[in-house]
Amino acid sequence: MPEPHQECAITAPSAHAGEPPTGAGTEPAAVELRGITKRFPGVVANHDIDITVRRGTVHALVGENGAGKSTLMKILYGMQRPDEGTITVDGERAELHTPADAIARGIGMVHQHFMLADNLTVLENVVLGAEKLHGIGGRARARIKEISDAYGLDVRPDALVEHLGVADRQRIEILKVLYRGARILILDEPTAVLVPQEVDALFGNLRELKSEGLTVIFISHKLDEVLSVADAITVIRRGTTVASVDPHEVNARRLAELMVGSELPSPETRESTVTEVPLLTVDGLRLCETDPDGVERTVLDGIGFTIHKGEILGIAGVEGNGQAELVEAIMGMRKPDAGVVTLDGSDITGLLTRARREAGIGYIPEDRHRHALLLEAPLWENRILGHVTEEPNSRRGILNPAAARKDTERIVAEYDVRTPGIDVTASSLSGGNQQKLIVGREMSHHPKLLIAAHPTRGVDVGAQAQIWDHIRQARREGLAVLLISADLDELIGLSDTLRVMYRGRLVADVDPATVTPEELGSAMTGAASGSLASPADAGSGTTDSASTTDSASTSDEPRAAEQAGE
Ligand SMILES: Nc1ncnc2c1ncn2[C@@H]1O[C@H](COP(=O)(O)OP(=O)(O)OP(=O)(O)O)[C@@H](O)[C@H]1O
Repeated sequence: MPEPHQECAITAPSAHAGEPPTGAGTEPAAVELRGITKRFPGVVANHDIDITVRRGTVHALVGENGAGKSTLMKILYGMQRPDEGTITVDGERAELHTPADAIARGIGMVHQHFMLADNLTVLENVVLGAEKLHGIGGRARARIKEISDAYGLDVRPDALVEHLGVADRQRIEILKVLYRGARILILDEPTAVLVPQEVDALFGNLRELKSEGLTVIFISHKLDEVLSVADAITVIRRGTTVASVDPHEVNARRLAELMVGSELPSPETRESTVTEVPLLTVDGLRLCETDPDGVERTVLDGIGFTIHKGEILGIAGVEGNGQAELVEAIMGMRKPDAGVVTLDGSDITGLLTRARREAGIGYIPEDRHRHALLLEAPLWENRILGHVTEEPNSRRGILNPAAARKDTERIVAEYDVRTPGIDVTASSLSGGNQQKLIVGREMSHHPKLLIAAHPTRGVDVGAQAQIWDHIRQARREGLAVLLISADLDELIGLSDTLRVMYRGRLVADVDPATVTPEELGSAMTGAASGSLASPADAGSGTTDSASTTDSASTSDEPRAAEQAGE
């Protein structure tokens, strides 16, 4: 990582933020955004934004949750119209009313949530909706091969998407936009779901793209990664460009400070609060599912562990290896075929989800839109969601909206949820602010056990540190936590005990005090390292556990189950 520098090459906010350096030639910029302003009711999402993105570069956009990054990219991709400002693409004014306009101007976007049909092949997915370009047969296949080879994407046209892991799916999405002729690619938090080795491979692809003269604009909260791959960084704070930064001249801490506009607290040192009192015990959990082809597969195979009061148990794994099903089985959302779940001495295996919550489980789900929010309801109603019978939301069985509203105001302040008020809908919050609201709600009920699936996904570094502090503080008071995360720094930094899940089984114990993200990443892809121990009490799964795998696999990567990529 670059060393901190006294005199950083940071330009103040100005009409020239992000301009090419003098002498860079007269070639038009790939994208010029000038004076972009976008207002929503009660919020100015973008205010007089100026950015110049040079052709053939990787340009990162960073900023706190709600800073306005996604809004800006939606404007560039024609999904939203700016109230003011101009867009110039390759030196020509562009009016981008729809994504089709953007695609016609050579702009493509890869969204965080992949949009691939699982039951189709790669080729079918790529040509879908673009049949006119090269047909659906040999010409299309040849073109896919050509693009794949040119940028090192390693895409196999006949593979069935449901058999592919997250990183493969992402490369298909990239190929899809290249197939449609994109020369400017927008990537929204592309590394959020990747393990370190996959991130390196993606960055290799991005370097290939830029060496061929393509331009990449990407949003990320992972500042170390931004520094390692970007040629230019624009920092957005509260809707406006505050700095244009040369990545060689700053470190991650300085970048974070530019984002938040003040100095960050130092990270806390490791402390142990683990007691000997078991809080959650999972024993011999087994879950089988029949897939659409009628084939039965074992999704959870003899899972067993104990989490004590004051302990955070982290589970690492590439998405799609059974973590989501494990969480849902513990929450009572899926019925296991075998196994017992005990909470604080009581068998809760047969309880409904609501009863489990009432017994003291807080739940931060993986998919916040499906399982944690009513997007079209106001924030204060979302504060009640899942806790309708509890104080302060209701008293002696009667709903108390005034108290719920007041407590929502408290959560908004305490968790720094950036919103014009508690009456706006959850859908109008930025992704990171939605997440802060959910974490605040779940922590407010002082659970005994917190099931936290990707608790800081999409959250900026400042808010992430705050959420970690809240969790650590509650752990000190005896909270037990089951932590599932794709963020390996988070897993290593927060967990007292760390296990690796692979193809439905717990396959290794890892010491969070010594393991590196690279070692953990290897263990997650099934390449067990010598320094990793076998799990002590991971149940009695057999070696040929019926996983989702396709034995014809040539890749090291596990075949992800259907929820990979969410
Ligand atoms: N459709 C909308 N209606 C109302 N307000 C919106 C809408 N979309 C975004 N906003 C508001 O605009 C601001 C910027 O949101 P945006 O999603 O662009 O932020 P972001 O920088 O991408 O955040 P994050 O890192 O959390 O994804 C936020 O205050 C958000 O609440």
